[in-house]
Order: sequence, then C-alpha cells, then structure tokens
Amino acid sequence: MRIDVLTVLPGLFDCFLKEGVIGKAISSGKVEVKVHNIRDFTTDKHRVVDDVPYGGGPGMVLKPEPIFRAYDELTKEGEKPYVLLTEPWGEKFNQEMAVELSKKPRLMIICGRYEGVDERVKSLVDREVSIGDYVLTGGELPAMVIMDAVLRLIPGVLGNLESLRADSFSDRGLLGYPNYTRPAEFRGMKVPEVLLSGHHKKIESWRKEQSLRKTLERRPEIIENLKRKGLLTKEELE
Ligand SMILES: O=C(OCc1ccccc1)c1cn[nH]c1
Repeated sequence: MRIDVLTVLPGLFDCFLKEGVIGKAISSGKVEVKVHNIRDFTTDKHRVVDDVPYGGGPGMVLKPEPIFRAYDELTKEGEKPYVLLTEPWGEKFNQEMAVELSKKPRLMIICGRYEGVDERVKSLVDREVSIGDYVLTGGELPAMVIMDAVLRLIPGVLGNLESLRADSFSDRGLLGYPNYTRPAEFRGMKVPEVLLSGHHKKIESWRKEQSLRKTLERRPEIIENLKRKGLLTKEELE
C-alpha cells in the first residue's frame, strides 16, 4: 500500500514513521508512506496556504490551489488514490472502516487545519473522516491514528510479533479479555487459576465469558447490535 499525506506540518509525522511496527513496515518496504508539505505546492513568495474566510468569521481557511496542485502532481502517475480528509465533522472512524481502507492499494490523506479546508477541496475527497467528537488543532494526529489502524491490518506488517486478535471477539467488536503475564503473583494480586491450568478449552471459555461480561458492562450497545445481527450464539447470550 502507498499512502500520501498532505499537511502544513510534515514534521509531526517524523517519529510516527520511524518508530515501532509502522517504522518497520515502512523500512521493510511493505508499505510506502510519503508526507508532503502543502507549502511546497504554493507559487507565491510567502508560500501562503491559508486565507481569511469569505463572508467573514473567525480563523483561516486552507486555500484550494496548493492542495489541488499537490493532488495533480501526486496523481500524475500510478493508481488514483482513495482520498481521505480528516475533519471533526467527518464520518466516524472505526475498525470496520480501517478494514475497508486496508484493502485499498493507495490512499491520500489531506490533513485539515485552522477552520477547515476550502469547500472545493471536497471535490477531490472520497471520505471525510473524524476520529471523534472533539476539535483538535489539526488533522495530523487523526491521520496518524487512521494510518496506524490501517497499516497494522496489512498482511505481513504485524508479523508474528503481535497477534492480530483475529479471534471471534475483536472482529465482532467485543472488548478484549484480561491479559496476564509473569509473575503468577505480584503484590498480592494473583493470576486467575484457570489461566495457569493449561486447560485450553476452559481458558477459551473463561476468556469468552470475560469478554462478553466486560462488553455488556461497558458497551451494552455492542451486545444489542450483535443480537440484532444474530451474531451471538445462544450460549453466548445466556
Ligand atoms: O480536529 C480534528 O481535525 C482537525 C481539524 C480539521 C479541520 C477543522 C478543525 C480541526 C479532528 C477531530 N476528529 N477528527 C479530526
């Protein structure tokens, strides 16, 4: 997969693209991520990327020209990218969208900022995406959140280091079960006996029960959704 990011603050991506699983996926060539400074696509001496809003009002708006110039330049060759715009008012990002996006051969992420982008930029955009109902200073962190969730789904990126919790819980959106590792007792807190039993059937059913209980407690709407979709077996329902 190739991802092109358009931003006025490219430096924000430096650590993200170097460290950890994402850094390895890029250095190994499994995925290609290029960050472009929108300012590099301006033509005036002051490299202006924003301007005051028509009709008045507070703040600034990202100008269309530099973004269109960048888009034209970056889409001259290769496949047309699936274009995302990160804004607070977009479609809510979730695991389902991450899975869908991970199947695209090429993505472009335009990072919103200031009061937003000129509306005409939306003619380039396939999906306006929000990572939550709050307002940040820029769409760069949302772009990193989206890239992180998408890239880890690409075959070979996670390797065997981190299992892709492909069990039936996480891909039904159920909350995870409790995790423990050594020592078996720590500051008086013991690991549940069942997990030390080596009895895989018992361990699996304990984990399923824990996952369902936690989901019912914290996110009952997820259980309701699964019920409606008939994605809960009758023993899971009891
Ligand atoms: O704040 C966000 O993006 C930055 C942004 C972009 C455009 C105008 C204002 C702010 C955001 C929140 N969830 N998803 C994105």
